[in-house]
Amino acid sequence: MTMTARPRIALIAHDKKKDEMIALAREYLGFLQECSLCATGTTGGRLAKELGLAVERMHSGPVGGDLQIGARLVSGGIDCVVFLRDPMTPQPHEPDINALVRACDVHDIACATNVSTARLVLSQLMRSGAQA
Ligand SMILES: O=C(CO)COP(=O)(O)O
Repeated sequence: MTMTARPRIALIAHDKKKDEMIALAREYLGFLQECSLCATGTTGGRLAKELGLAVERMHSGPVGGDLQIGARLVSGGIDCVVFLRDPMTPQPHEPDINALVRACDVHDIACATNVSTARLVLSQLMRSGAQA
């Protein structure tokens, strides 16, 4: 994982995963306050409203938010993605979701798609920052 002084993290959650995203962000609040955050529209709105996080909001996922984050990632502007996908509910923008996850693999960007992995990735980023 490439580390930057201020990690640039994208946060995305499908509707049934948004409560988990809020709980995860609350767990890492102190760290996330020091990061540069972007998010899809509704996810970002909740993170800002419920936790007071400064987060750049892209469009909502179904209207292109995943693609905006993917484009930024391809340009080198994102260090890590936390994408809590809902594996049980079909999404109208499945191709966009797959494109974002594929872009992470193409560009070797850490992409946590469940809470357990997200904890490992965020903890590692925190430790790296503390050592820098
Ligand atoms: O659909 C999403 C990701 O694919 C998430 O979008 P919202 O955060 O706008 O709900």
